[in-house]
Amino acid sequence: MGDRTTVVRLRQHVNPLSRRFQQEVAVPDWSRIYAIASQPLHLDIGSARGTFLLQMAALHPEQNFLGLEIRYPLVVAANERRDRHGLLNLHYLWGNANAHLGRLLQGVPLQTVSIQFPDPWFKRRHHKRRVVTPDLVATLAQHLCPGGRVILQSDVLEVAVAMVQQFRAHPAFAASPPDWLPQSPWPVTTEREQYVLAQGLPVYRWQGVLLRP
Ligand SMILES: C[S@@+](CC[C@H](N)C(=O)[O-])C[C@H]1O[C@@H](n2cnc3c(N)ncnc32)[C@H](O)[C@@H]1O
Repeated sequence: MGDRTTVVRLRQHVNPLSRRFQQEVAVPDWSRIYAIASQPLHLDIGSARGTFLLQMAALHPEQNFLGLEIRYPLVVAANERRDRHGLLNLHYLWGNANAHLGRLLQGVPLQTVSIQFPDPWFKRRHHKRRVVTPDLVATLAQHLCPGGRVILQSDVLEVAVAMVQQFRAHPAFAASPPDWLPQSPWPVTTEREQYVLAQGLPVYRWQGVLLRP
């Protein structure tokens, strides 16, 4: 989707465990956010500049899209860009997936979740900063609709395997199909995915389905 993107300077990684990312967030009034708040929701965790959701929202007016992003300046710029495109089924929200998700998802018709190319936090002592944790998986199991899907993508095998293990360890999720997806389930690519594919590097993709809440 070609348009000018606001240049935003910011830190490459932030620590989601730091105290300033634990403060409470206000839950939006979704009926004021989306034109049709009852539409099925796709949540993208770590939406960054939001290009993936911008394109998805334009292609699927019958769904609502929510990007959750911990770096505030990216959220502001993404919503400005959304407004320039006049999309009424798309919103970007500042928040920490590891602190705010349960509260934000109360009563929301959550159908699909994507977690794509999350920060890898390679050092062992930093693994606890990775976004996919047992708590996050349990929160998604609690709030996804039956049959709801989670799509994981990473170019780092170790990170992809660790994410998949967390979802496999939860009895409510089943892998569908059992192995890595041969290709992306989406008609558009994320920004990180474009970079990885341009380098000729592999992408590890997995889909989980919620069997029961
Ligand atoms: C490597 S980027 C990938 C961005 C995008 N998904 C893509 O594929 O191009 C990971 C994003 O997740 C965000 N992030 C990291 N931890 C988060 C958390 N706990 N809650 C929400 N966003 C988070 C980062 O700020 C960053 O924008």
